[in-house]
Amino acid sequence: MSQRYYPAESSSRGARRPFARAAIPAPSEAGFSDSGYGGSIADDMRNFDLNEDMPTPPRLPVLPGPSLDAPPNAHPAAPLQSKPGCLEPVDLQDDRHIEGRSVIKLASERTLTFAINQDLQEMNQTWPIHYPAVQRLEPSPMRRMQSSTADDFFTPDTSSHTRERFKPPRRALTNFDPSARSSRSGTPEPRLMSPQIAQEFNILKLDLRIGSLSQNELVHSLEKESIASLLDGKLAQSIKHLMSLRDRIEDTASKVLVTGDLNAGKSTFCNALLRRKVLPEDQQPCTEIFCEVLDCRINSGVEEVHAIYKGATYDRLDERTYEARPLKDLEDIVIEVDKYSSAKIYVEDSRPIEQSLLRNGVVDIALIDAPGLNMDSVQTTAVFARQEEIDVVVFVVSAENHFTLSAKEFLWNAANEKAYLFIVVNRFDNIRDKVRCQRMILEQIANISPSTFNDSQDLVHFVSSNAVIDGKDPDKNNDFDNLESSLRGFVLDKRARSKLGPAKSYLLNLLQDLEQLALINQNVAGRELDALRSDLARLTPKYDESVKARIAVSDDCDRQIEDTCNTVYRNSRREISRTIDEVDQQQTVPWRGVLSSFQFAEETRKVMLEMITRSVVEAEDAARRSTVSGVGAINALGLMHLKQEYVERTFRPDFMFRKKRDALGRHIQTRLDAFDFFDFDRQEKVAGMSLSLTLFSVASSRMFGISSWVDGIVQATNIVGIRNTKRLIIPAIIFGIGAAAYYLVSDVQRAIPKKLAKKIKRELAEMDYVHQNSERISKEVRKVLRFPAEELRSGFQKNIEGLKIKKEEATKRKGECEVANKYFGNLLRESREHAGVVRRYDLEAGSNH
Ligand SMILES: Nc1nc2c(ncn2[C@@H]2O[C@H](COP(=O)(O)OP(=O)(O)OP(=O)(O)O)[C@@H](O)[C@H]2O)c(=O)[nH]1
Repeated sequence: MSQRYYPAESSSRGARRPFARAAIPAPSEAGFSDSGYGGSIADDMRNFDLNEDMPTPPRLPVLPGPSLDAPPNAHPAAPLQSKPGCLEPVDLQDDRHIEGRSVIKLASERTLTFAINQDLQEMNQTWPIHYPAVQRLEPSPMRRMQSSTADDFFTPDTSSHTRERFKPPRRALTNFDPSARSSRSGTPEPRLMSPQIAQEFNILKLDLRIGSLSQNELVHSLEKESIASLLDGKLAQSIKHLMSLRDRIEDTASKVLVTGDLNAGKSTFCNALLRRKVLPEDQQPCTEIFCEVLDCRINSGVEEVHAIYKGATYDRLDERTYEARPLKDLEDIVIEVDKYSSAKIYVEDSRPIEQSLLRNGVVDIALIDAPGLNMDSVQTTAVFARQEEIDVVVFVVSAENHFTLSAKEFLWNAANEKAYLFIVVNRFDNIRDKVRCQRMILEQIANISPSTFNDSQDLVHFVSSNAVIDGKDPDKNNDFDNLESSLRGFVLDKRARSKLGPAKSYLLNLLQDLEQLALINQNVAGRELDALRSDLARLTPKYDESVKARIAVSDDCDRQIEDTCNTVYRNSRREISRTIDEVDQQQTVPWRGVLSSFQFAEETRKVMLEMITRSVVEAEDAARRSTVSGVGAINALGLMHLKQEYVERTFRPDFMFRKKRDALGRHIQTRLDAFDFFDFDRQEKVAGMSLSLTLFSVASSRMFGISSWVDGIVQATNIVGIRNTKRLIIPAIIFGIGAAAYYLVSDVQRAIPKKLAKKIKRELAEMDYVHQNSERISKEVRKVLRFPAEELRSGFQKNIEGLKIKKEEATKRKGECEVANKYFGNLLRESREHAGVVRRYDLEAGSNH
């Protein structure tokens, strides 16, 4: 039984999710298209359930079978089983091939499993993988050859490259400045990564081309996330290809692509190999679709053509994908390019197995006759030739025409991609000076494909295909026999190299790319980690300080507001009280006589109220000044702690006390009445004083002798006489009343202010005027001061929240970087280890060294 390992079957699983995020079914489950011999190219990724979660072990699983580290001799060669579609199991006799196949297969499986287990795609989601910016290089023909391999899987083995080429990477920048282009092309800007390294990124090289912008410029101009997403696509492609390679290694079929210039004799050459005229030959170009010739045993022994409809994916068991037609229709089919994309031609090769190419007893061979190359088709054929199913490319060139431009372009690419490239120089019978022709063609081959030239004995053949079937000219047949034997040798004997070589190259290239990516990203993660650590070392104390400062500053603000308001209240109260107390002491209303005393009283009342109102306004002005300095103090706190983050609002003191003006005049009634004109208190005092004097004199006369007081009266009565005394009493009383009246009238000017002030004070006291106003003023001050205080608090809040977010982000990012750093460190180590194992296997020697 062949050994298969599909990650979906693994029993253990690790903490991380798989690279591919996909369940990877066995080829048969995945709906691989039937390429005749049960070929194994997956139709597309639709065949995979991309969402299905698949357990995979975090580390390399222990594969059943021999260990890669053990010598290959110790590997029991796994007997191969036929794939679906094969008639019988193929018994591979070539031990060396089996050995090599086994080793590379295991290495491939391990690398696949390794790549899957790396969760690289998942890592790419959480930590967008950094891709190096590359420098523009002017392409030389050979460089162009290399760069054309960006997308492919058959690049040469670059295992011998030294590790010194890895230098600290440069992170792909996201800003693209077109003006910088000229400077870039002039003096190379400092790069942390050498252009050579970037050139050597091949499997994971991104195909960036928009207009005239180079890859370098695009890597610079694209967002890191966009690059990561492009890379994600590359990783998915790579996984798909790895699976396809693994299946290809398992596949016992070999495909030989015959291509070349128009009318070079490709179809004739194929017919010569089959020793039978199967494919249409014509003097004018006729083959316009790919024709694959296979052993008819695969098709239940029926010889026929399956003309595959355009856009359909061939399935031999589904007749909707093709039209089954007899072999004789082939001439029509090969030109029906609008209807068919390609054709599968099932033919009987009844020759003995040592002669038959299709039935050789070793591997199932399919021969593919490609349309002639021209400028339009060269790319299509190049893509076709690049398929991993193609083991050997036979390039047919007409000895008369040599290599055309399209031929050279194709060969440059193919020579780089395929382990073996056969060049068949056909129509050699038409050449007169054969030696000269041979020399000229070999010179050209030396330029185009040095490796083919070096092996030209086996790989370059000068033949006349049209003479083979006829068998007229034995010399010409000898040439062809040599070619056939070399071809059989490569396809059958050296299959290990022709078939496993691409797998080895691909694995090494992929591992090298992974190693490079790992190195770059480990470095980037390490540097980001250092930066984040120092950010956090700066942010944490800043955050703690900010929290402390917020509490202290908030208290300072409250204290500032409280102090200002209390001072304002006290000052207002003092000033207003003083004014009220002294309101009757400043007389400014002129006295215009008793007759105008009412007017005098009215004006005096008005003046008094005005004085009190003015004192309130002055208290408000003083409060404004205090508020200005309070606002200033709070702003100073804000600027000191928050610096430019503090938004200082414009304060307009004149807007204060606008709404609640003191309306004293409206509130104080203070009506005048008759008593306001006389100060009875004072009259009573005067009367009281005279009474006291009287009583005093009476008392003192009593003390000093009542007899003298009586004596005095008697003496006066005696002098004036009793009658006269009676007569004097009435005028005296009238005089007294008059004097009293006079006194009262003359006291009006003094009495009015006094009485009014008393009355006003009483009313103001009743309405608690002083307190009400002082409180109103201080409340307004508090209201105003709260604005900057709130501004300051919210500034602090914002600052703290900003610092908190930064701190949390930095902590989160630090965690991601730590994971990435560790992850890429492991990836780097394991990529190198795996590359070492694969590299040690020598396909020529068929063993591990
Ligand atoms: N003299 C000579 N003629 C040949 C040889 N091989 C092929 N031809 C002739 O060259 C012509 C073209 O041969 P094809 O095999 O159709 O060429 P092709 O490359 O398949 O043509 P397209 O695929 O249509 O481009 C035919 O007339 C062949 O008979 C040869 O070795 N010598």
